[in-house]
Amino acid sequence: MGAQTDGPGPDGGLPHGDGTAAAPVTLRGATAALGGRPVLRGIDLTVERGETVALLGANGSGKSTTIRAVLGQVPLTGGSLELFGTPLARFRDWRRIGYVPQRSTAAAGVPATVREVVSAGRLARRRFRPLGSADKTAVREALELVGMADRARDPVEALSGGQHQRVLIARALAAAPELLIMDEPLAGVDVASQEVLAQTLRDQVAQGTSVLLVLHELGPLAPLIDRAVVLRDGLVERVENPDRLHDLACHPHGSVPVEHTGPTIEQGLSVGGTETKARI
Ligand SMILES: Nc1ncnc2c1ncn2[C@@H]1O[C@H](COP(=O)(O)OP(=O)(O)OP(=O)(O)O)[C@@H](O)[C@H]1O
Repeated sequence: MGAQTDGPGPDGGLPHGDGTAAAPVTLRGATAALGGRPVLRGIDLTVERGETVALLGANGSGKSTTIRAVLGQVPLTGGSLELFGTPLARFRDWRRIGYVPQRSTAAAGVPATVREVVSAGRLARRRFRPLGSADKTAVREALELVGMADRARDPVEALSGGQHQRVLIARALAAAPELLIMDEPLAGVDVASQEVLAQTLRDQVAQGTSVLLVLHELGPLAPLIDRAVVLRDGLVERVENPDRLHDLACHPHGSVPVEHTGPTIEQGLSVGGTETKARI
């Protein structure tokens, strides 16, 4: 778990944290339906301050719907959601939250440059006033963090899928959020860039940022994860603790101690009890 800070944010701007211990996310008994079908059937999920929580599970288990519910994009039909201790209906401080959507939902042909897309991450902080020098610095630093500074003037349409993903991550980082929510941030990102992302996230967490992310593969993010919540068919199937994650991170090639006979974290991909992915 990263350090919890109440000091100034990384940009020297708003303090990270409000001095209280309110968890960034408290979802209790959440139910939701899409297309008339129940998709979330009673999800409990908490992200404490400074914590990094991974949501795992098979295709269609409800991971994206859960984070969209946390963002208020999918209405709950039951249960409750609090963000930073405030019920969703009264929560207004969305600039405290950064969101990296699934790549496929964000790659629509927007005629904007890389810098413009990343600058959009600062606009909510500015209440849509023109960006100041601190904003421009934050945008430049975010682009440098994801290794895209040299592409700042390029149209996003000219980027590869993985590069596009890195720009979306930079957009979220530029806002210096207290809670960073990412839906499959590693999708389409090459191994070297995954390492860069892991280091970037490590730095964010060390500054007190909380992280909730959907993953199919833990990859280089494994050592950062405090808790993995495995969903299955709209319910929490199990929660993996840090010791288990440590084993996986230390024995990535199958030498996990034999007493771990249950499904592996990566088998958040298991379907109907049938393992679809070998133990790594
Ligand atoms: N707009 C929609 N209308 C109807 N059903 C939907 C809609 N979006 C998602 N669903 C259904 O909700 C269920 C959960 O979908 P969700 O996208 O949350 O799964 P996921 O765990 O994120 O999957 P994946 O790993 O494939 O991204 C699936 O059965 C899906 O078909």
